[in-house]
Amino acid sequence: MTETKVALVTGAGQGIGRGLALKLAGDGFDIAVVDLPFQTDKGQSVVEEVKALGRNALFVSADVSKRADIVAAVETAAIELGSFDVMVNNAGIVQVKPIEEITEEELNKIFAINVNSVVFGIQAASAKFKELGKRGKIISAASIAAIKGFPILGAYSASKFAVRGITQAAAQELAPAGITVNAYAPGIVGTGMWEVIDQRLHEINGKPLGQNLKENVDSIALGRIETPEDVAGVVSFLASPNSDYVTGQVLLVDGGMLYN
Ligand SMILES: NC(=O)C1=CN([C@@H]2O[C@H](COP(=O)(O)OP(=O)(O)OC[C@H]3O[C@@H](n4cnc5c(N)ncnc54)[C@H](O)[C@@H]3O)[C@@H](O)[C@H]2O)C=CC1
Ligand SMILES: CC(=O)C(C)=O
Repeated sequence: MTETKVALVTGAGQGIGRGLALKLAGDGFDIAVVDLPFQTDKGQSVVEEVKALGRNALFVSADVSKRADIVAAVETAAIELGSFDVMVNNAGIVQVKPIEEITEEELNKIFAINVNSVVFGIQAASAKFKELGKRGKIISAASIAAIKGFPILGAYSASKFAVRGITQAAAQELAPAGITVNAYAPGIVGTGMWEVIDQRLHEINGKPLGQNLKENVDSIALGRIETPEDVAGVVSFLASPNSDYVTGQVLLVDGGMLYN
């Protein structure tokens, strides 16, 4: 009998998170699809897609900016799916605003969703791994904006730099328990998030809708927009035994935009 392996993916109702859920299901993981309550229908569709791949799945509604929600989601995944092996802190939001206009409320919101959630996710997952005696893997969403600050994405860039810092620190703290902590740094991915960015940039700089997206895509060495599947290839590696000797890293998967 093969051992059950369970991965939890936050923000898995759409976009990159959905792509990660399907890829990890293809890799043999049962999947906890986590997203906000208003995404329940989309989340249930992802659950059905995972089941069509022959894996078990369930939707768990949670707001990742709330610690109790994340702890409860991890608990539900472990109990209902029978194990807990990989935590993917993928959920995030973007804000597209000049730095001089960002409000205190907006700053608190983006840090609560993009940063606090990653700390809570690391806390909840490491506690569960230790309880189950697992050498688990924690994987979080960074961005090219975690490596270089982007204008008009100042608060977003700051939040993703924070994810990089937390990843490096947590990797060192959790290494003695055999838990690895890494992050993926996508570039320009064709999801709902870039629809928001393109719309807001259009409102700010007056370029026609689609133009800001096109200019960014034109700067990608590999010459095309990134897909959730492109990101999923890297996350699949980080979730697999092939990455057992990799920790504290932020892996760029951007088609050639930034170079380290
Ligand atoms: N789209 C892009 O070009 C890039 C995206 N990323 C990062 O990848 C991650 C996923 O992004 P996309 O799929 O593109 O975005 P998206 O906007 O298409 O999907 C984000 C998902 O997160 C969920 N979510 C938002 N707030 C939440 C909360 N408080 N609790 C639970 N779920 C919540 C949304 O409901 C949605 O399903 C984000 O962390 C983003 O910052 C990083 C680099 C590039
Ligand atoms: C959404 C995002 O991370 C960028 C840099 O476009």
